[in-house]
Amino acid sequence: MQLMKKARESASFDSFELTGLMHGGRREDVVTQRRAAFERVEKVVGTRDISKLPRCYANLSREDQYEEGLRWGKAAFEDGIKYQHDFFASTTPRYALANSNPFGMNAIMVEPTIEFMASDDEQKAKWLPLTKSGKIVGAYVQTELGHGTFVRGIETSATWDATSDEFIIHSPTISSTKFWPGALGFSCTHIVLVARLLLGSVDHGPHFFIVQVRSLEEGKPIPGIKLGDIGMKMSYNGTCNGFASFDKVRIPRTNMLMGHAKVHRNGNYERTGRPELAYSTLLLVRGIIVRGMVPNVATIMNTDYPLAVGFQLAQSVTIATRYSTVREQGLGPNSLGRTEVAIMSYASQHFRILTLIAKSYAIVFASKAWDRDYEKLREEQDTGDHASLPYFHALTAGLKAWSTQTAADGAEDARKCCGGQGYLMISGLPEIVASVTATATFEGENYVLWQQVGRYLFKCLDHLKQDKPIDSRLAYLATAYQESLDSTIGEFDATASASCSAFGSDFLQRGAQLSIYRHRTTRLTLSVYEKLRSSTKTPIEAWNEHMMSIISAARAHTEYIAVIFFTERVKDLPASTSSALRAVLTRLCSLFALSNIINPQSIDAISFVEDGYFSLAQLDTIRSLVDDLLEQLLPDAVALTDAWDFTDASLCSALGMYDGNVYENLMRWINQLPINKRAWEESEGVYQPGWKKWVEPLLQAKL
Ligand SMILES: Cc1cc2nc3c(=O)[nH]c(=O)nc-3n(C[C@H](O)[C@H](O)[C@H](O)COP(=O)(O)OP(=O)(O)OC[C@H]3O[C@@H](n4cnc5c(N)ncnc54)[C@H](O)[C@@H]3O)c2cc1C
Repeated sequence: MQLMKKARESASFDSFELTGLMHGGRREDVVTQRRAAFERVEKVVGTRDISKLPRCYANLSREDQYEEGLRWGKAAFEDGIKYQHDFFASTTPRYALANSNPFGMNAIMVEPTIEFMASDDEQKAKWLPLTKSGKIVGAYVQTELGHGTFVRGIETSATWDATSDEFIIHSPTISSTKFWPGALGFSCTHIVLVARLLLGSVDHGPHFFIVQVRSLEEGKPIPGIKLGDIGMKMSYNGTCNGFASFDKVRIPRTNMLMGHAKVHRNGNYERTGRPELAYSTLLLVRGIIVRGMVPNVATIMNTDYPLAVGFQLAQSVTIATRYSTVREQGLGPNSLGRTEVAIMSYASQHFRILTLIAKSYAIVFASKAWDRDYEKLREEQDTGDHASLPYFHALTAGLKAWSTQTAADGAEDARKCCGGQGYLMISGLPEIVASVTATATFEGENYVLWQQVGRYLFKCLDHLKQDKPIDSRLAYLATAYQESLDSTIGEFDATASASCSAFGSDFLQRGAQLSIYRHRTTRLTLSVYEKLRSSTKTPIEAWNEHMMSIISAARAHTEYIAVIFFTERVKDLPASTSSALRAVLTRLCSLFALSNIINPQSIDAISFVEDGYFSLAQLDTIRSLVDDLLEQLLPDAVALTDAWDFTDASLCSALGMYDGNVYENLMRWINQLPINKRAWEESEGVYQPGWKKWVEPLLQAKL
């Protein structure tokens, strides 16, 4: 505890100032309101007293875990309604995404879908008050056993019956069984169903329908619908991800969400609005994953919320930072050979933890820029201008893939930073790692999303070739394209080489950092574009052949955007920001930009160097600047994680509590484990079922 106290005292800035910047924007009361909401909910669910072993670590069966999820979910949902806040609308009180909570689907998926896909105020007025007040519990039901990524392949059908003016919902095959949706197993009463619309002999493909699946009184499935749980998962066991099959179930025609396509009483099909708008839900939900909060104008304008996967990475690195500050191991540097040192003193630990802290902040700041751009998009769309949609779609796809992969890899490394203790469930880390990993899969599998980013970049290049304008935010690509044009043949030369012009402390400048990332993305994008263009294969074959290069280019573009967003944020901090906090964030931003280049764990770091852009001397300079930044940031490590303002209950970790009293906290929980209590209290330290049935017979057998 003394070590933790010392580490806090060494900070060069006030961590609460940073808390305000992240959670409250210019309104400190948001921080206070959040704290009060966490306190209330933690008291209701009984985790506020952290001396007690949290129930989730006490031998929970599948059924117990689900009930635990219901208990948490209800407390959080009710608190939001009673105290008029949305702190738990898209993340749980433990900072997992809200789809891990059985009551979380309403806000995170169902309401945005109705908002964007319902035809008119009548449909919205019917369903939204019911979901918002918890009168119905929703699920978003798209994925089937046979089809996830390829939504157009789904088989569940909605056939219009002219006589009764109803749709008949049917699952024709086993592979058409709906499979995975959160809350579907035993919690939801109504679902937003994605099914093929069949009108006579015409198949109009996937459309959205609202279907009641259980009675509101007794909870029994509606006749013709089979519902169940899909079993234990790596995480998400507090909710009932489920399956559903339909045997000719009838719903009124008006339960189709008709915002973008209508089926009239006479069976006529009419497309209304722009089909691209159907993407809005998808964009929104992907954005929530990145930013962790359901956006509405008020929250975007007044508060700055960090994001879901950024939160989860930050939680894991908070635990790892606190543990590394107090865990002493070995006679390392500065020990003078007498006393053991905190593991944070080891350069590898120091590097891993500080670079993870930098990444968690990079995700937060990227989310804030996403908010700004999303708001702009909505304003434009309100005036009928949809020109930015392709840019925004690519931005969201890229940020979703980048942030979820960064958070999942980072959380796992933070877990490893805690050695064996990090492998304990009661460290809190395995649950965070397992739950953040899921985000790479849903709402667009990451490798599929990278391709969507690539496709957008190549479309921009097609436009440039045809002298058509592209989105102004992609001006860098236009410039690179122009610069790479070979004047003799009028074509671009993707092989043209360039070298980095920065030296020494230049690398700490925003301009130099941006030009490194810009060079990498343009080189990769232009070169794979050229390969696709000149291929003699069919477009689909060529795409598959060069897929890994396409993904490299897309990731490089997104990392460039992330550096732009982080550096922009630091440059444009509110005028009231103290110079101490400015200095820390500037260092953190440089650490993020530079360490990605030389981090042995960076994905695709080879693409920074493979064209000889850097000399060895420049790479050495970058390494030594990173070392300097690490040294300068070390005293601030604990304060940078304190600034997230996580409660001990939300971390749910015996290793990561605020007080740093790790060994006592750990043993206090271990002493309460049911297996230990049973042995100690019932049979003097013998766990009888194990001993009698297995150990004793083994000892007595003559093998
Ligand atoms: C925790 C969790 C919660 C979920 N909640 C919901 C929910 O509420 N509602 C719902 O409807 N669904 C939900 N899902 C399902 C989720 O949306 C799907 O798992 C996701 O869309 C991926 O589809 P899939 O599982 O069929 O994987 P697949 O599409 O089979 O992908 C498997 C592999 O194939 C690769 N692949 C597939 N297509 C391509 C391609 N074109 N190019 C290159 N590679 C490709 C992928 O990269 C991946 O590596 C949830 C899933 C999880 C894990």
